[in-house]
Amino acid sequence: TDSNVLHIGGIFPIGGQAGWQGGQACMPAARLALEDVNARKDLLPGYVLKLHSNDSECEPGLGASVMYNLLYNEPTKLMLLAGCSTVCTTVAEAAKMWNLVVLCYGASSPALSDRNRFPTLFRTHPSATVHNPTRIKLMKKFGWSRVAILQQAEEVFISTVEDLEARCSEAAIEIVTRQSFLSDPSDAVRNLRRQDARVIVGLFYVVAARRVLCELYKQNLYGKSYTWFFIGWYEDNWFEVNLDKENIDCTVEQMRAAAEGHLTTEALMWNQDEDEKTISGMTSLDFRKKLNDALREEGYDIDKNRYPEGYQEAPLAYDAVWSVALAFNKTMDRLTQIGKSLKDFNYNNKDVADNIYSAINSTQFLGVSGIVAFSSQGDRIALTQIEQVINGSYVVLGYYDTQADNLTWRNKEVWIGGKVPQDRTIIKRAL
Ligand SMILES: CC1(C)CO[C@@H](CC(=O)O)CN1
Repeated sequence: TDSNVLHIGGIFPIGGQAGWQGGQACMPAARLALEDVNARKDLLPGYVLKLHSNDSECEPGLGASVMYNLLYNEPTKLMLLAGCSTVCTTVAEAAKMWNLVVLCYGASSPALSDRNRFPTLFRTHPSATVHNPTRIKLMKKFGWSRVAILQQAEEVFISTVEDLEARCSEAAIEIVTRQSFLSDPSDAVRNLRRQDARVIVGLFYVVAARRVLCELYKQNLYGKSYTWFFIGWYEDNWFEVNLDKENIDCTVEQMRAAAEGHLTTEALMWNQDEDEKTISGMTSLDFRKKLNDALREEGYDIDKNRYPEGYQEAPLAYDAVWSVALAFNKTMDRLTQIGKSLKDFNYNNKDVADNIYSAINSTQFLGVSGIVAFSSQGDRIALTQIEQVINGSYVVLGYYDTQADNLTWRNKEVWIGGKVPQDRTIIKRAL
């Protein structure tokens, strides 16, 4: 019977070309979590959690129609899982009309950290602004108080830069110039040189990053006198591939020369300690093996590095389902005390909805993506990782815990000129 089934909706970006098709790995990860949660006798005793899902193609319009189909067809859904930033924006803005909590496992847009527009949104994927405290921490560590910004004109980078500017002024770090470009970075790079920018934070998608790197080579804005911060979630060999396909006018050697020494920041999505048992009983390494098996069954040739999109974010989807199960478990106990049940939810009874909201809001557990906890804006609290390209490969330099202001540093950085690059031209006075 349906009386012991708790239903949730899932909107995954699988097909299409727009944005991020991370549902390809995130839906299998969510299904693994459903199996694991339903196998636990101590979780939702007497109930089964069921996921009803469909493909949004990372298109907000299609995502909206998937949501309406989920909500206008029986059975009642108690919560919605969703992927891309664009789809989460649309779904989370509408979901409040159905008193539904929305859990986003693949949305990085800083605009989503807005409780007025998205009162019931939570995300296990950290906001792109999670990089900014780490960038500031490194600027202070190396004594850089004069920096520049080069960004692609995309919403996610525009709002990330706004947050970075605010944090720089709090930290008394001067932003000498902020250059943006749509697709051709050459003028923006020329302006960086004109302003004698030496420490530059670069914010762009990976295709634009290859264009920028080739332009830096051509304009000689790289090497021992420059420090570049790039985003850390591009594939490891991003600066050596697709050069012909994307008409990049530089050789692999030239791209490597320009890339040498740059720093990256990224949010950690896999629990670092591979031996640490998480709430499911698995370590993050166990999860990786289980996910790889599930993906092989779907036909991905993992052993030939043929990974589906969203592999990196799969732990976020797995932990999102655990967040739902733990929240429902907490809510059931509370509702029983007032003679109610989750099965009473009908999109209109706010008392049940408020119970679900406060249960998810107080989530705190160790998942395969690390400690899962949310800020008051529903943002994922996450660690960041710092890397540097040394002899053409990324080396982990350290980790930063923003909440604790704790930088774990491994002293592995290498500076091309043998010393920390300056943030400005130093005029040597003739003695
Ligand atoms: C780190 C990345 C690639 C950032 O974009 C997210 C997708 C989105 O924000 O739409 C997925 N994870």
